[in-house]
Amino acid sequence: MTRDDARNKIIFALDVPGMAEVTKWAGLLSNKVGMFKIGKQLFTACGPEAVRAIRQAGGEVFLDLKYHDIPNTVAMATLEAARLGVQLCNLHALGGYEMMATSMETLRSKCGEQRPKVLAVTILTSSNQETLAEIGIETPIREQVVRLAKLAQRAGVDGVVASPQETSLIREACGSDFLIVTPGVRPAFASVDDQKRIMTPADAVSAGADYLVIGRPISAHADPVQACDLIVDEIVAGKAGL
Ligand SMILES: O=c1ccn([C@@H]2O[C@H](COP(=O)(O)O)[C@@H](O)[C@H]2O)c(=O)[nH]1
Repeated sequence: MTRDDARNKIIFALDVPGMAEVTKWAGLLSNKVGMFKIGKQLFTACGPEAVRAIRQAGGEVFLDLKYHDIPNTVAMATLEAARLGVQLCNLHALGGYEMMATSMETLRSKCGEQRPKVLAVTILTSSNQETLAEIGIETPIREQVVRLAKLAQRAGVDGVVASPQETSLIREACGSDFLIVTPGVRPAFASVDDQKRIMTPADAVSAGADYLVIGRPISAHADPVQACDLIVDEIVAGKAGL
């Protein structure tokens, strides 16, 4: 894999509180990552302005708002995400088939080919088997993730957000055209934080991930540009990271 291919796989989680930070990180990392992820913190603070700033700087955007509501509400929210011109957006697979299928039908009928790819969040990477037990899910986590991935695929969704630990199982179940985006990525130099189902960048790519979402391992590093370069080095070197 070339360095450009590896770089394009990195989605930087822009988990920041304001527009000053957006400008700072976009300037610093535009040539170091393939896409910027705008999630709940930044979107709640700044709204569509944050998306427009990245788009105007020539960056691609994954709008990570993880919609989970009644089918009509999620379909209309997804349509607004498409109107913002983002490349990726997402909803929770736990919202069920009707919610996902209604969103996809709405996007296809209103936007045609000019629509973002939609991802279904399976089980959050900060969850483990105990977390699921707390909410009454006793199914083994890998089985539950594959079940949700297959449901999302049947509903016409383009791919999933899942832990790299489940990537190879999802690939096997859903095929090579189904997008797999993995947070829960931790290079050896980074702390685990609140993530529970993690893998290194090289292992995540070897397992078949299309994109890696990486936030704090880059943003909390003393030299974020060097952190990106180290991650790219590791992906290019392959599974052993050597
Ligand atoms: O299952 C999920 C879904 C989304 N996320 C998001 O990814 C980033 C990860 O950031 P790190 O700093 O690399 O932990 C963050 O924005 C989450 O909201 C996830 O972690 N897990």
